[in-house]
Order: sequence, then structure tokens, then C-alpha cells
Amino acid sequence: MITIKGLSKIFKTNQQEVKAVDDVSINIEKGEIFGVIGYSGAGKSTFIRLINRLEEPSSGDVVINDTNITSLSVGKLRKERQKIGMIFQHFNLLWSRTVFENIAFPLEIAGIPKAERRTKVLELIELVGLKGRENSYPSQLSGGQKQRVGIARSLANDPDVLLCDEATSALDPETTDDILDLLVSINKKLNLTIIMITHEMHVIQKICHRVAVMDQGRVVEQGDVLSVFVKPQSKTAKRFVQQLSPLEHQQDELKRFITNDPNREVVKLHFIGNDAKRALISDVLRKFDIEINILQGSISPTQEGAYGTLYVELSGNKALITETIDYIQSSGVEVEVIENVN
Ligand SMILES: Nc1ncnc2c1ncn2[C@@H]1O[C@H](COP(=O)(O)OP(=O)(O)OP(=O)(O)O)[C@@H](O)[C@H]1O
Repeated sequence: MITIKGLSKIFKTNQQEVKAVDDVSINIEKGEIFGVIGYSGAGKSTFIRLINRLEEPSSGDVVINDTNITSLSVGKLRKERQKIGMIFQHFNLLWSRTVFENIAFPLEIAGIPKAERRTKVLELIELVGLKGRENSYPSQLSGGQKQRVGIARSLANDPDVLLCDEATSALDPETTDDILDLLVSINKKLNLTIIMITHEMHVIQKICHRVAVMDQGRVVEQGDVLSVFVKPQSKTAKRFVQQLSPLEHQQDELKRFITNDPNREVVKLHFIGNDAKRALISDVLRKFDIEINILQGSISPTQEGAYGTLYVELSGNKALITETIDYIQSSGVEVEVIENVN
């Protein structure tokens, strides 16, 4: 549905050129929630602003539903932008207008008659959970409520895609989760394609189906959220995944269990999707005469199912340990033998 090909943006300042976005290519399917994560300065904001040409690309193409956004005239772009909603970190509301009037604003610009406007605005207010607050001004609302107004306004013209520029970064963790839940419910209800940029892995984990990791303007890794979580390839993705994994900070504890004893082995088990719900340990204990010492474990939900990590120490006859590992692997759970902890 959205094809981004060879997209680049070079900013020229007095002294130097900055390649803010460098040859980015991404395909996004209809109805997908696609996340773009990166540290400050990675080029995320520039990237998302290139999609609706709030920023003009230096090169490359953005094609949405067969329309090449990059080659549209200004007039046609204005029309096309009505199909691309956007929400912002600091909401960008009109402070002298009420909730109702803020949401009605894009409909006024699109020339929708008053009665039709009213029906649509009331529908949107209901959708984002702001019933009763129609006549409030933004200054009378909490951060989460302001973002709800932003979301309702972005949906006024029934967009095909919603761009979210750090939409939860100004909110506390609980409100962030409420807004993320709202975005998921809108994605499901309207089959709306959503592109989210963020520096928080939690946001990616909670709502995205796929993710691209940006570093210095380039996409260094992209894939299903689950795959990136379980097996991050790039250094940047590994750092982001570690943020969420309390286990990674407790690796020193594991060191105590790693020995040269051939009859003891520390292994890391990766459970993905439905495997995360299986009673694997009791299954193994029933089948093998082996001891299992559980060292650390965690389970995390994502949009595509849960993934879990479990560190265990297997003790017993060396041949039996090998057989046990083979059995666990053959049952679909990935096993990593830990020889060193860095
Ligand atoms: N208008 C501009 N003129 C010159 N350089 C710019 C401009 N906008 C962004 N840059 C530079 O482009 C690079 C990417 O910036 P961008 O804001 O896109 O990153 P980001 O990942 O969104 O980071 P942050 O979350 O801190 O905004 C940075 O080096 C930034 O200094």
C-alpha cells in the first residue's frame, strides 16, 4: 500500500551537509502498524515528514495507493494530504478553539457542509472517548485528552494512513498505554494503516506489527517485531531490545552458574508465540532423568503474540543433556547454550 524507495534528505547548512535520511526503502501493507525506532538524531522525524512532504525529499519516491506523492504538484499534494492524517508529540491543537471546533477544522477546510460536519465530529468524539468534553478548550484538558483530540482531528477526512510523530513521548506511562490502546482499536476498527516513529521500544512492542530500526539516517534492520525482539541483528536493535529486557541487566548473576563441568550446562530458551504458553519444563522432566534449575525468566506480549526468555541450568549425564537439548529444539523452542556472559 505504501512503497518508499531510495528516500533521502540532505540538509545543507553553511558549513556542511547533513544526510538526515539516507536511501531508505520500506514497504508497508494496508492495515499494518509499522514502527520506526531510533535514537535522537537518527532521522526519524525527517523521515516521517518526507512521507507527506512537510519536508521535500532530496531524492527517492513515496507511493501511497499508486499515487507518487513525491511528484505531485502543490495543488494536488494539498488534496492528497487530506488522506494522510498526522499526530504530533505536542498535539498542535488550535488553543482558541474548543474540542469540537478543533476536530471540525479539517472538515471546514475540505468544504464539508455544516450538518455533515457536525455528525462526523460527534462520531469522532465518541470514537476517541471524549464525549461530554465537546465544549472544552485544549487548556482545560489533560495531555492524554489533548492527544485524543489530535487523533480525532487526524481522522476527520477518513485518511488511508496515519502518521504518528512521537505521539506518546510527552505523556506519562499510563496515559501512553491508554493512547496506544486507542490507536490499536482504531487500527482494527477502521483497518487504518499507521506509521509510528518513536525512541521507545515499549511503543514498538505494544502495538507494532513490523519495525524498522534507524541509525544515522539509514535503516539498519527491519522485520517482524517478534523476530527483531528475539534475534536483533544490528548493534542499535540489540541496544533497544536490551532496554526492555530486565534479564540483560542481571547477566552477572548468571556468571556464577557457568562452569567447565560437562555435566552442567546453562541454556537460554526462546519461546515465541504459542510456545510461550507451553509447560515445557514439566514435559522435559517427565521424559528425561535430568535436573533443571530455573535461573531467570521473562515473558513479554507483542501484537504478533508473546515471546519469552528462560535461562535454566541443566544438570545430569552429558549425553542426556545433549539429548534433552535436541528434544527441546525439536519441539520448536530455540535453545542457546551459554558459554560466556558479556
Ligand atoms: N531543518 C534542518 N536543517 C538542518 N539539519 C537538520 C534539520 N532538521 C534535522 N536536521 C538534522 O538531521 C538529523 C536528523 O534529525 P531528526 O530530527 O530527523 O532526527 P530524529 O531521529 O527525529 O531525532 P529527535 O528525536 O531528536 O528529533 C540531525 O542531525 C539533525 O540535526
